[in-house]
Amino acid sequence: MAAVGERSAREPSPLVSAKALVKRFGEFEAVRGIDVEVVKGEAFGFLGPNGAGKSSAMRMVGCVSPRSDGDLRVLDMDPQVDGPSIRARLGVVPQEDNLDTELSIRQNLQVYGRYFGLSRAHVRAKATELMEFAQLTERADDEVDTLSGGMKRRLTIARSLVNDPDLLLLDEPTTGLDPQARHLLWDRLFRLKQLGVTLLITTHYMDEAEQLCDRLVIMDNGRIVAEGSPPELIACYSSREVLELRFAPGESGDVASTVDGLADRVEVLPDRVLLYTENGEAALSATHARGVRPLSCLVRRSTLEDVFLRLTGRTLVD
Ligand SMILES: Nc1ncnc2c1ncn2[C@@H]1O[C@H](COP(=O)(O)OP(=O)(O)OP(=O)(O)O)[C@@H](O)[C@H]1O
Repeated sequence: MAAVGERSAREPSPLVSAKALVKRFGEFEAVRGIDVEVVKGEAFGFLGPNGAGKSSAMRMVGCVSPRSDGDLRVLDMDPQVDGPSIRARLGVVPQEDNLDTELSIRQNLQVYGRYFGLSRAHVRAKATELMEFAQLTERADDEVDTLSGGMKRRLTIARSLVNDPDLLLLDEPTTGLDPQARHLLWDRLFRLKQLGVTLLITTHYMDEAEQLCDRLVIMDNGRIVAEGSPPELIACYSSREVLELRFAPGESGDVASTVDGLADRVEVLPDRVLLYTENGEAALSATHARGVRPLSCLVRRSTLEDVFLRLTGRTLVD
């Protein structure tokens, strides 16, 4: 992929640098003063529930929505001044696929490439390379209308790479896909990481963030509530293991006092009690000894979902 412009020898400038960045819609603040730095070669994530402000932040980085306040630099340029120059070096995968549905896969890639002013010969070769990457070669001449949701997403990603972008923006890349299609897509995004492409991803799936992101910010109500790598965040805000006890809806509250003292922290949800502990099996034996009889129980490792619950008191995906 194309190299990023010159950097100082000691510290390369970040590809994205936001300071106290704000997005307002009328009186409403969708993004409330966030600080973010994305450096070359990393996969950086915005993780948060619907409405957290992830897409609004992403759209400012993508130079399609002006900032309301604060500072923003993208590829060392100002989106308000250099929008077209920045956009020429970005790849964008929007939340909704916006492919030309009546064109074939190959034609979609070639037409898009021509928008960037690339030569016919270059675009033809690039389309072949990208179809190979997206595992779509066998369907090259099929119309987009005939493709599955997963194939359309892979084509949208392939299309976003046509200009060898310095930074790839992916807004909710796997929303609406079945598990198999998601895994295939993740596999392709891993490949891009290996190739050194810098990724900026928004997602409300904690497993996606955990799988793909080297570093991420957790967003809630327009603010960043935590920042770090997935293991760092889990180590900082959760325990090694979680004992999850399931109950009929509304019956978990009665258990809270019974399990008191058996874990470092206890969270009570309507249908579940979560015990945060270094040793889930020991906690499980202890709850049995106290006569707790859940519908089912599970000892698992902590995830970013637990981090989010700790920080906001809510679950990420309801
Ligand atoms: N053009 C707009 N005008 C008014 N309010 C908006 C506009 N765009 C977004 N919002 C509001 O800003 C808040 C943040 O929306 P945003 O789309 O950035 O969230 P998100 O975290 O990306 O969630 P989602 O996954 O649902 O897109 C929401 O409350 C949304 O209703």
